[in-house]
Amino acid sequence: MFRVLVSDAISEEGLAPLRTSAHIDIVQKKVGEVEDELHTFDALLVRSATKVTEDLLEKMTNLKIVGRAGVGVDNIDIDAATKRGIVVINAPNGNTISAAEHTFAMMAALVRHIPQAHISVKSREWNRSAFVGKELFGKKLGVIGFGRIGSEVAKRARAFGMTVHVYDPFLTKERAEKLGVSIHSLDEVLASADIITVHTPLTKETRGLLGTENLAKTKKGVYLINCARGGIIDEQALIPFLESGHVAGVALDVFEQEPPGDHPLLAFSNVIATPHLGASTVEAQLNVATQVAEELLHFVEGQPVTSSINLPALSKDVYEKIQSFYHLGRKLGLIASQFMNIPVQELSVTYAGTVADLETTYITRSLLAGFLQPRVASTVNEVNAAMVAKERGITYGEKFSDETHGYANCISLTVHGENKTFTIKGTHVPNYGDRIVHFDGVAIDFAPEGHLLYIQHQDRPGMIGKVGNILGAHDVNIATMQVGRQEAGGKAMMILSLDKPVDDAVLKTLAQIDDIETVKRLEA
Ligand SMILES: NC(=O)C1=CN([C@@H]2O[C@H](COP(=O)(O)OP(=O)(O)OC[C@H]3O[C@@H](n4cnc5c(N)ncnc54)[C@H](O)[C@@H]3O)[C@@H](O)[C@H]2O)C=CC1
Ligand SMILES: O=C(O)CCC(=O)C(=O)O
Repeated sequence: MFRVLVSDAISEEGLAPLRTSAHIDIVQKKVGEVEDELHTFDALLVRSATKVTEDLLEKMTNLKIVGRAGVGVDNIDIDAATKRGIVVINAPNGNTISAAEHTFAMMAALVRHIPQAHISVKSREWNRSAFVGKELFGKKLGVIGFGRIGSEVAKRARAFGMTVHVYDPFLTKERAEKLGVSIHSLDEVLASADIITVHTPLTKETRGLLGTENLAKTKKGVYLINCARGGIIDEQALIPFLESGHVAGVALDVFEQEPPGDHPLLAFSNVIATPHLGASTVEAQLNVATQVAEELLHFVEGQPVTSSINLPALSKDVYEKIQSFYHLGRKLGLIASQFMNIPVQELSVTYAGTVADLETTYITRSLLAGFLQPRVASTVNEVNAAMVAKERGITYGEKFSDETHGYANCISLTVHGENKTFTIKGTHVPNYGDRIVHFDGVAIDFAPEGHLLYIQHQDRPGMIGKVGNILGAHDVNIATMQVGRQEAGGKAMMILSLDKPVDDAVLKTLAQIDDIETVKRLEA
């Protein structure tokens, strides 16, 4: 059973695809309510309330995937998840429209004092002169962060007759032109905008982006909106700008700490706020829950996930094409690691033939994971392979070549150790399987499956018989045996596939045969 902990309020209807599977058990409880069972869950689904910290991941020892029913993943320790090989997925566009509409509603409410006027009328007042506002028409809107939400806000602003100035270091001129906005430096946006709205993720770079220094560059009388993440506008830095009247008003949907409690900003009558409602619509909640549930189902079924934060995105089509090579890569890495059971510094992977035209990053990650797995106690997979390699000082690189050795495709792995280099090459034959076609300088042909025995010896008559006799005497059945040699009478090797692994005593006996130089057990 694949156990899923849903620890935040996620749309029931959106979770429906998960309930169709007989293999999935859904538990809807807060983390604190299932402390004793945390180690039993395979998946965790959250919104923004649950903080997926390193400490929590430490307790969830069986966790394979974290799903965020929303965009921002700043409540998830991505590095800690990646280190543990845990896939993190989100629902990147399910709440875009809702967040953009909320931003626009906040903008209109801010410049027309709607919340303050509402409270006044509810208090049985009728004070029309206290709430004279400003038009949006003809004003300059500064948008910082022009991704999905920023661009939807801009479309609405243009429909209201506003001019849109954008700062986003990753925005292309073509896209800006298409959406009728102009690209500017941050300083230009700060200096020109009547209203500034932020739509970046919260990162090391964007935390405090609007702090004392940048707030001082804004126009006197500017309005500010943060419907992205608390902390992009520095809350403490805002206070003197509100006190002096430099900032005319602020709309906040998000806070550095949520809930903000008795926050000094809330005492200002020109600060309006909502409790992180950007995505709180029926439509957005259904969209994000459905997206994340469908992705989770793909994961459970071994299909590719397309919205992973810590894995390269793969379409189903691409995944199907690379699947066979992905397995071959893992086997090449696994066998090479056992053969080169010494410290290594570098792995070099070369792709040739049809495989060279595919998305090789994924295959390389799989190969790397196969290589690292016998060397580390924890799980290594394509999520954390690069990180684990870095921690262990192992570098890796990809190359492409035309040298297919006569096969339609060929993956070659060269492992560089201190005084030794080892190369293994494999190919995938459709409807037949994976074959290792080159092993440590010798052309050979064997399937990388099960319990393998590698024997390196001098090419002499009678070697096969001697090995067969010893294995037979120890009740070890040989399933297949492949032999190869560099030249007649020179370096030769046997690769045997056995029905059960041989023990150390048998290895020792084999190693004592004259002309046998090396005997190694390899598991694939
Ligand atoms: N209030 C709410 O309920 C919701 C808040 N959000 C938040 O809205 C924000 C934006 O979401 P999306 O538009 O979906 O993300 P997105 O990833 O589509 O767009 C983010 C944009 O920010 C830009 N960016 C990154 N670093 C930047 C920097 N230093 N300066 C300027 N631009 C930078 C990126 O190039 C990108 O275009 C996120 O923080 C997300 O968590 C999203 C949904 C609901
Ligand atoms: O789950 C929510 O309501 C918050 C949505 C949000 O902030 C996001 O998707 O980044």
